[in-house]
Amino acid sequence: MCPEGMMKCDPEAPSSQGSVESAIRCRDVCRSFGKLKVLSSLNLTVPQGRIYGLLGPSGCGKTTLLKCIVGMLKISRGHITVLGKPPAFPGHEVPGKMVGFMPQDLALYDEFTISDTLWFFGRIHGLSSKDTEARIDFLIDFLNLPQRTRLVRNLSGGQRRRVSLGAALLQKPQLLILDEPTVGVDPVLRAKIWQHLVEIVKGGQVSVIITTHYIEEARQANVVGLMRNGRLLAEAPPDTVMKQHSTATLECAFLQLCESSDQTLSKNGSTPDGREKEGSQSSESCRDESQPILSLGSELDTEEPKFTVDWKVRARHMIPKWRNIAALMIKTMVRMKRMPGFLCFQFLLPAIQISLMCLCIGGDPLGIQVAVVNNETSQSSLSRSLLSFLDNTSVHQVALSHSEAFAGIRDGEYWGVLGFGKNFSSYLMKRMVQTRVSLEVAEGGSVHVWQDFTNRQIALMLQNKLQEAFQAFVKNKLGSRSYLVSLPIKFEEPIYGSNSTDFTTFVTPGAILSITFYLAVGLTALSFVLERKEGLLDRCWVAGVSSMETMLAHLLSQLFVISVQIILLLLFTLLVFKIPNEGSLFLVILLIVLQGVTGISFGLVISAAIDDEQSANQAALGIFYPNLIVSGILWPVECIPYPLRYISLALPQTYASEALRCIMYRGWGLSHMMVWRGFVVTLGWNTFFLILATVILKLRT
Ligand SMILES: Nc1ncnc2c1ncn2[C@@H]1O[C@H](COP(=O)(O)OP(=O)(O)OP(=O)(O)O)[C@@H](O)[C@H]1O
Repeated sequence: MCPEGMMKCDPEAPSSQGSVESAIRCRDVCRSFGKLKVLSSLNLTVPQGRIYGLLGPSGCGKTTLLKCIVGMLKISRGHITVLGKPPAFPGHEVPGKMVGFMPQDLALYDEFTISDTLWFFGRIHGLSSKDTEARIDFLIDFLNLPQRTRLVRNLSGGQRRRVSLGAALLQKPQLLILDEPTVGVDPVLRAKIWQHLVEIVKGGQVSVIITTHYIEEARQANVVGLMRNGRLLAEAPPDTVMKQHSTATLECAFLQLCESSDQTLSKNGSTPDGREKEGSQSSESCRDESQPILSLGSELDTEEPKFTVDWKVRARHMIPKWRNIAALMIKTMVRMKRMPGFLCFQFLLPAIQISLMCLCIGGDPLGIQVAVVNNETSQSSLSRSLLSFLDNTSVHQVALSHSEAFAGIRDGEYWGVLGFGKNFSSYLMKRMVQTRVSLEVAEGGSVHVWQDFTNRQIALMLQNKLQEAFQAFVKNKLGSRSYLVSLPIKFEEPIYGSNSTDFTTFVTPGAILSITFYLAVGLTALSFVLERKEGLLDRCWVAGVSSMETMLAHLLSQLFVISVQIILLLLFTLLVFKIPNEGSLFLVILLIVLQGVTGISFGLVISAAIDDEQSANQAALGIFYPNLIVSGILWPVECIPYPLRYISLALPQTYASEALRCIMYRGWGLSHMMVWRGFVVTLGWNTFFLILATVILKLRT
């Protein structure tokens, strides 16, 4: 029978497993982290409608056991049933609505108000607006919470703890799991929390398991389990434990139990701290020690119950729930709303980055100092005329003597020296009108240039400016006959692009993709790593949100951010900096969005594999520069030597940048291999990253 006002009972729950009287049954449970065995053949029974105080010193494995009970961690041996079925069993609402979980770290969103927090969990549990409002009113009164509009970050430690408890109680769960709710709490509040718990279980419909290492406070529990080194030393009502050991306090009884346990362990040859390394104990001895010295009943039915599941239920269980995705997306939007400055920064950052790139990279250097040694004195000389065609904004001419000019270039004051012989004008005229001239005339009629080539860009710019000046000079002097002194190579109008195409034009498509990709990587990795560190991901998971739903919700919210970023990015690129786009704007946007999604997927891989934000940042930064350099974004991929070129071509942005250049500058569509290849590679990486993130998450459970 379902208790009134509680969750609906699952009609598919097996009736023969004897779980009616026990809310939780753990039998022969083992769990290790690497070689450290944290839970050793542990047996525990939480009776229905009772408070179970799980006691034990720090590090004895209480949190690990609770995580196993809610299905957050898999057990390596034994079996657990929670409210009739194993945790995370398809179709079972543990994790989910049946269980209220208050983790040890408070796991609350700082930017939320009390009301936002409770609404968030209400949405996840599928409560109607009316029910949620009613529960919020009740909990604010019941837990003596401050005004519902107060931000969590402005609450005191005790108030936060009560909000966290409220979030666990919100949906009237059948099972309440509280991990050290009283740690760091003043005695008055501690007494209040216990008083609340006693009230909650009064009807016999709600069961509570609460961990604490303040042993004495658990005298208010109906049953206590005394845990040490991953084992349960005793499980009985507090009075029975004390009576059995003839002690006045639970603490003394616990000490006696520890001593007896140590004696048993030393007989069996275990390590002094009582923990065993994985595989160091035979299953026989493991089973012996698993029997608590004092237990609720003599019959510990260790036989594993069998559960079957209909494929339809399994399929329904696998399909992401829109309700959870919507709740998570609303959560992200509320958080964004509470951080408008950060949101604007997020939106504008790509546009700022691309603007800086267009302003600072690829343009002509300005005001380059060049020394001019002119041995012609006449004002009407051709040397002066030629110099007048030199672009004054880029090249600043300084007239000097031969010795001063060379001393200056050696001292780094000038980037070049232009030398004109004293007969430059007459020799140049001869060169231009006569077909056969002597070497002396050719030399004397040339501008001699000495350059500082330590800065290639400036040196090439100077050469380019001199050639442009000479062409303008010749055109001015010879008019239609200027072709006589031109090179016998004629550059016609380019098929694609224009003669004035600069380096900025080459870099921009790759830079757009790289900026979008890395911002998505950074934001995703940081948000997930921080949420996991603060216990928020775990808390949502216990509330019934699957990893897949978390990922999808993040993807959809991030897509909104990426869309705004891309609109601003393209507005600046195309309209302000006039980077040409000859192709389909739709394809341009699609490719950038897909690269953003690939960035999100890569961010998920980082956050799945790495636990702290510093290492996640280092991983993202460590990959940023090599990828930027090797992807052919800054310099043509054709310059990369083999076999590094193969690596370059396999990276997510190499073919994608090429595809974007082809769309924007050649106007190509998906029928061209160089375009569709960019899309295929992007989608391939996307899929690979998503699979990798899922596998890592699964392996780490
Ligand atoms: N993810 C993990 N990886 C490796 N070791 C872990 C991990 N989680 C817990 N442990 C180890 O397992 C042991 C039990 O930890 P657990 O958090 O369950 O203890 P606890 O009894 O809840 O302690 P406390 O009362 O201080 O919270 C500790 O030695 C801890 O270092």
